[in-house]
Amino acid sequence: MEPLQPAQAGADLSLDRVSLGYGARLAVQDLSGHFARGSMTAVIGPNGGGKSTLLKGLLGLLRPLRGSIASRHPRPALGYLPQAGGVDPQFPVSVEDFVAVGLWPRIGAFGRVTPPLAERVRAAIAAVGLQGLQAHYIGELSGGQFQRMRFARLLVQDPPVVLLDEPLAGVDEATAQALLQLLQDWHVQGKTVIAVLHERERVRSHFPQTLALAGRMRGWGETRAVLEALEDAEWPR
Ligand SMILES: Nc1ncnc2c1ncn2[C@@H]1O[C@H](COP(=O)(O)OP(=O)(O)OP(=O)(O)O)[C@@H](O)[C@H]1O
Repeated sequence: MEPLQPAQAGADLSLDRVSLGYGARLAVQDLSGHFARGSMTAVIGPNGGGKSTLLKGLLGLLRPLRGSIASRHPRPALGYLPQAGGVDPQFPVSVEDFVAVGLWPRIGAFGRVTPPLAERVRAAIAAVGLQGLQAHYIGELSGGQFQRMRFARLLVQDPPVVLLDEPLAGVDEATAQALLQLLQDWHVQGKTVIAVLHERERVRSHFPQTLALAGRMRGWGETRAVLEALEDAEWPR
């Protein structure tokens, strides 16, 4: 990724006529715009619309086929919550050790977890409502608890920009509310939050900005205006 140009001051991530895809197959075409520092944006659109692909492009995991993406922060500094399913819940690791991986960008995989860092891990586990479960194996958690634990790892990492791919998919309502509150807290702290979401009401109530993507950009700006302009066919309820 390229460093941001002075003209893009105020942006954390900036796209200039970006196309992303796999081989010859384009998933995102000709996307330009920027995510302002401290903005909170929902990325919405139909299945296969290119939302996950866009996140991978922003993270530098996928190189643009055309155009360029600039980031204010080096890639390891970006926080990323991929779609759930990548982690084998039977892997014999404790909640505490799973969450402590969020320290790696700071101390490396083999760095010493000092008492203040251990306290940071404990505090993150408590902040997502999993206090008392730190010594449990991750396989003992319910689906909602598992997603809370993944958020705790991000809390420990404390990145300036957080990209989340369907963070509320499949979780119970109490967990969804708790996780939305954490997103809101990050926003209030001035972090840049970018989340792929499907639920229209949640986008409306929690995300000031929306990027609608169906292969091409269908809208990007204030949530109310973007949602009003969308055809229902592109926005499954
Ligand atoms: N690894 C891959 N190799 C080839 N094609 C892919 C790959 N990942 C995604 N695609 C294709 O790229 C297009 C966009 O997929 P993407 O997962 O980005 O969409 P999405 O909007 O996140 O969809 P969903 O809401 O279903 O998660 C789809 O046509 C998909 O089949």
